[in-house]
Amino acid sequence: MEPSLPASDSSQYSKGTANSVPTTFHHDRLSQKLTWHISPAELITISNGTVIAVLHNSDHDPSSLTTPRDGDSEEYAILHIETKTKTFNSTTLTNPPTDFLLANPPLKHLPAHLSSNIHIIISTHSGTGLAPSFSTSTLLPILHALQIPQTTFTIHTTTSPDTITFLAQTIFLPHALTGQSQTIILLSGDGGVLDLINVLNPTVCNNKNNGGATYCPPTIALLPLGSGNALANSLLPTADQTCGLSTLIHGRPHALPILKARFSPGSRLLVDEAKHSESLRVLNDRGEGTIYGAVVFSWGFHATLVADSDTAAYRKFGAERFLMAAKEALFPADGSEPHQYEAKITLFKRHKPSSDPLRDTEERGTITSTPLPKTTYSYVLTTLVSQLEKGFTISPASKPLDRQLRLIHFGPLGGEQSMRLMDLAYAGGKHVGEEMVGYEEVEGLRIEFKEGDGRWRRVCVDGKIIMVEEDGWAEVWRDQWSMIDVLADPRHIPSE
Ligand SMILES: Nc1ncnc2c1ncn2[C@@H]1O[C@H](COP(=O)(O)OP(=O)(O)OP(=O)(O)O)[C@@H](O)[C@H]1O
Repeated sequence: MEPSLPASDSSQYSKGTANSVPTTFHHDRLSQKLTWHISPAELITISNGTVIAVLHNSDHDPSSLTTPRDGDSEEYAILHIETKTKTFNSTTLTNPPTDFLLANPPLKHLPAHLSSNIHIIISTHSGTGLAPSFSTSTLLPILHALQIPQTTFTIHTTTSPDTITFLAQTIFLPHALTGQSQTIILLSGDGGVLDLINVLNPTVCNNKNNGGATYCPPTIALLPLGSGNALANSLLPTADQTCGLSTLIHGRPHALPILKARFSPGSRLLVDEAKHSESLRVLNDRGEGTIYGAVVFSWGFHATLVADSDTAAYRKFGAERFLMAAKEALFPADGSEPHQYEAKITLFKRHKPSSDPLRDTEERGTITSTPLPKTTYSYVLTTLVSQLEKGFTISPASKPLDRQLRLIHFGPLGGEQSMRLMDLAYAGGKHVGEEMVGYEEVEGLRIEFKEGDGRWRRVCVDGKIIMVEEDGWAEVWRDQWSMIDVLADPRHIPSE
């Protein structure tokens, strides 16, 4: 007698085989799970969130998926992540429930972005250092299962903090400027994206002398192997358990919104655990530096905790490092109150005409500047994304790729109160409903620092830390240009 499988209105059953062994499948639409027994005591489960792709062994009319045929012997290879071991697995099924196939439509053909000119970047120091093993044990076997020839892709492994910048300067930018399409599979955190967009930036890419007219934006696929992975966690479907691999295959390219941060002359990029500093790469003739980002520009408590936790000792804790450094900043070891950050802050907002016969566009309207009344703060952060790490919803109104810069600010507050707000951010972004938290859409922001100690003049752009000179300033603006496309699951983008 077969072991019993659960039954409900959302259940669907079919008889077939799993890895050639006859069995009965059960798919539940509510829990989004496919299950079957391999022995009376052992149940196999494939959650839809772990499915990377479904391949079938012959041409199949998709309309027939709604009318299962008894004894259908079509074979399907289910490429998925094994929940327990978190490793790649391929399971061959015949006649799985049609609901399962509707939720995971078999791949008809390889997407254009996986057909040629693929670059895989393995960032060895990102997160807890899992990118190399993930590439070997998961990514490459999947490309093999998809029958992507090895001649189609090149693997680059980082050997220094400058490897991605170098690749962008020597390969990706020249290819983009000469109109060649290319796909970059990025096994890193947010820092890898930042390195790319600072080479493939609007100033360089829009310049007609550089071939801007023929520019072809590279497509990046995010495999979140950093610590925070803010961009990927804000972009990938919440249920995704494939580390971005499902989106690598099923995603479509979308323009990646970016922000542009400018700094007063003398501002320095802190490197090598802040033991050294470098001049900013893009300087104008007044000596002002520019850095582009895709995630966040912050000053105060957030910048401090990112800066203080960017050490090898902290990095081994993965995303946990942010919470550890947050506690240290909010509850200083000497028992003092957390620092109150002093500055004059001006907001830039766009006022759109209420009715516009020419159809409003996001670039219309006038920009006004408004100084914030306060001079001391705990937290000042602008962002283009909803999550700074998985589950930490800093900007709940942000939708994937909505191109809107939002400001979150509060303080000055004591450690307990700030921690309570952080807890609310972990509880789905409830902090923005608190009276003491400012939350609004902005076009840009200017900070004029009133701090003597450089430690309190550190600004974070997507994890990079810039120290501003005494009496200096920093600005951030939403940038209207996008020079890179990012793969996003069409089901997860509001406009689709
Ligand atoms: N081989 C290497 N040697 C030295 N530095 C490296 C090497 N490979 C990568 N790096 C640096 O490690 C950092 C990794 O940053 P990345 O943002 O990818 O990961 P993360 O900081 O852990 O994640 P997140 O930014 O999402 O929190 C980058 O500054 C990168 O330049």
